[in-house]
Amino acid sequence: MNQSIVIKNVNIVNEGQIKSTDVFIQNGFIEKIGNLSGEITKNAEIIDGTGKYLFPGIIDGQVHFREPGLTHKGDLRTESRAAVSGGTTSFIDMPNTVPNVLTTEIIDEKFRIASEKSWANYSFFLGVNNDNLDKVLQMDTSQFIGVSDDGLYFTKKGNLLADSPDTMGKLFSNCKSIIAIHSEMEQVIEENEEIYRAKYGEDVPIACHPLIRSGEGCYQSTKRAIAITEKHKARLHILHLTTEAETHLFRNDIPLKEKNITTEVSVQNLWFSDKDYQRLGTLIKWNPAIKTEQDRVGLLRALLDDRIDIITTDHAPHTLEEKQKPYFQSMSGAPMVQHSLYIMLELYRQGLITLEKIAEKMCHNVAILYGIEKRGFIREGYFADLTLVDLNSPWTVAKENILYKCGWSPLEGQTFQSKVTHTFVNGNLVYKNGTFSEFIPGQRLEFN
Ligand SMILES: O=C1C[C@@H](C(=O)O)NC(=O)N1
Repeated sequence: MNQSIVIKNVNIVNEGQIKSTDVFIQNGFIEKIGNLSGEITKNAEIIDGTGKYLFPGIIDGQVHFREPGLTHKGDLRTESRAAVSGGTTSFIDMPNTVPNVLTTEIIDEKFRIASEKSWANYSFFLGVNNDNLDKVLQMDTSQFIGVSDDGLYFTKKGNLLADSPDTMGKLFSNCKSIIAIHSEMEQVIEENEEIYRAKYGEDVPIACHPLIRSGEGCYQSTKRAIAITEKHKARLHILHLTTEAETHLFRNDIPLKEKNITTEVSVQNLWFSDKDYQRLGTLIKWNPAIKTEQDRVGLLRALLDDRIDIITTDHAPHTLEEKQKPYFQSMSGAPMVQHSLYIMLELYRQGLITLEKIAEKMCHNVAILYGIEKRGFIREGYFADLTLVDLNSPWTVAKENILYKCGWSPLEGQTFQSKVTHTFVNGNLVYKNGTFSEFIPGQRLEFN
């Protein structure tokens, strides 16, 4: 359904600058940027961007959209629809679906389902664990965005990738693609669980979560992963950092393109801290756990000084019933993909980050880090994945406007000052002021 569209007099937030200009979209791509008039705009739909801000579409580097196998929590259609309403136009999905994504057949099946159901552009991590490691090492992994162990907790003690130096050594010395790790030491967690179970039984107070899944467990794991990476000259990406201490293990004195060790923070770790456990209970139970206020501030600082490279969500929907159980039974993770840009824009309003930095960490750097072709920037010849934002349009998160299949958010009751008014995916205006277009599937992300 590609239209010709001109967004007039808009402030484009791109590559470290904010510039007022016009943007011409045609045949799925950004055709021209500049002051446009006459012939070029004659047959185009005009959108007045006066006073608004145009970002490259957000690329979320870490989501769990739950399909196949866990579709009572979310699916590729519902969660990608929620994503585009919040300005996210591309996503990378993790391998802990059912079945786990441990073979090329399953990853191909996910691509097939996404091509029929996803509103946004997509790619998938191949899962890696002890069971498929030898096979993965024989595959041409250049066809995948990367390999990851995130959420693959089904094997027993010591078998988690990030907890098994032998497995890691084997993988890191052979794998050519990016290896994205969930970095917590299972052994530390299990020891802490025993201590707290002995004290409280099954119903451990949620405030103990960051003491069980402790900062020390994260730090030790990340430190070890970095040492193994350096030994084998591999390509490591540490997923969702949660502690200030870990941020000091990363460098900011080399350009992102040249880094072989990168990392990210998920928005909830810039927003919530341990002071929120009392109010929100297990709703904000995540793995790794949300830590202290000092960690939250330290993560933001590391984001601003480029030790942290990108912002993701780790969007991980579960039903309310699955969440509201005693500590050991309650699921970890919460939905976030619809609200990630709003959180960052609120931090901008609090004077904690610039709009340019938001575009860098949520768009440009994700494209650079994963080598995503022609997305993540507002440039002529690039895909027209664009998000138009009104910075002065307050609204409140409530059940009626939550689009996740699970139907809840830990942000309910939160008022945000900014609103996404238009989202373009591949040049199609798919979302406008609360209304969606007819369904137009997103595209498979290509890599360079
Ligand atoms: O790594 C993960 C996995 C995720 C999930 O629910 O899939 N939930 C989490 O809290 N962390």
